[in-house]
Amino acid sequence: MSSKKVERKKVLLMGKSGAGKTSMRSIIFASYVADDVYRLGMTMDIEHAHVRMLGNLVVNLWDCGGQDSFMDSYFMFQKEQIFKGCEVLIYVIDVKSERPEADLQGYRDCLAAIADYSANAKIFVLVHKMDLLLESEKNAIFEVKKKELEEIAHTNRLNVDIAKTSIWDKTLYSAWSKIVTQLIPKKEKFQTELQNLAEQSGANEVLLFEKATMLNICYIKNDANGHKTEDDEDLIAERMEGLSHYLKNFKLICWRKATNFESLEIRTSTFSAIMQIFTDYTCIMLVSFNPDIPMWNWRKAIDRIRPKFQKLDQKNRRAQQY
Ligand SMILES: Nc1nc2c(ncn2[C@@H]2O[C@H](COP(=O)(O)OP(=O)(O)OP(=O)(O)O)[C@@H](O)[C@H]2O)c(=O)[nH]1
Repeated sequence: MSSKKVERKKVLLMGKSGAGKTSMRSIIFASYVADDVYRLGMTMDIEHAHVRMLGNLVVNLWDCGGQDSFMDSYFMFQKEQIFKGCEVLIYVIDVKSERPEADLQGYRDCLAAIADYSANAKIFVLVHKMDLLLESEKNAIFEVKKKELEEIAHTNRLNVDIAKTSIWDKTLYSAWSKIVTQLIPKKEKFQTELQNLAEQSGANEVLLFEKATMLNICYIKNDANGHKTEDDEDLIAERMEGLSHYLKNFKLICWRKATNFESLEIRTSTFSAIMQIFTDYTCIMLVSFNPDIPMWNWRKAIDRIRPKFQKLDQKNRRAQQY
């Protein structure tokens, strides 16, 4: 595929040394498990990772080593090169950092640079290593941190999306799912097609996952009468976190057993679910609270809609050539 057909999006991953940037990148994009990340070394300068998603989207992830000497150099000599043309900035803060003031200063510098060079970039702040806090203090400490981070953003006239994360639980998937969804072009079209599929197939839920990361990128829910419904956002996020986490682990187990994941069908006394590789870059899942729903019908419905998704992708690619 020629490079002009591809839409490249620059994503900056920044934060002080030891905040956990490379660990999370390795878990989300390189299929590491949390137990493996201790093997990772310090990031020297900037590491570039190119991740292809949904056929025509390539995420250029710049993992910027956070040692003081590198950070100084970014702001003194490489500011334009790093911050120009950036679609998303992710700033990672270690919630138990021994140098919280230095972390905040790094954050201030990043926001000022992004305001100068990519004012429209979407900004995510991950308050990371939440597992190091006691369960009873997590929410209170997070809220204080969040307020402080928002105030700094507002002084730069920027909005930030702040989430708490840890590599030791599922929160990482939820935060990254939001980040990746932000990058997908024309996602409303996916949404419309999947809503049609839900209505035609009688599924209560239709979910689309990016295949490499198993991050959820689209979620449709219909009630028993086939009407679109909306659940509490936190509840949905919690379920998606769980699903992404378990599906990714299941995929890893398949790899270790030298077999490829193709499809999965579950029928219990209260629900039915089917999960299939959908296109080259996605997996699809249908769920019904009717345990007797005929699976063959769903398989057919998925096969019918698949070419549309491939076409959508080709349309996107053609549009980008002109
Ligand atoms: N407890 C805990 N430790 C974490 C978490 N995420 C990362 N770590 C640990 O934090 C340390 C530093 O992680 P890295 O991912 O190398 O940090 P970095 O931000 O990439 O650091 P630089 O490469 O120097 O910029 C490692 O020992 C990780 O195992 C987390 O969620 N919880």
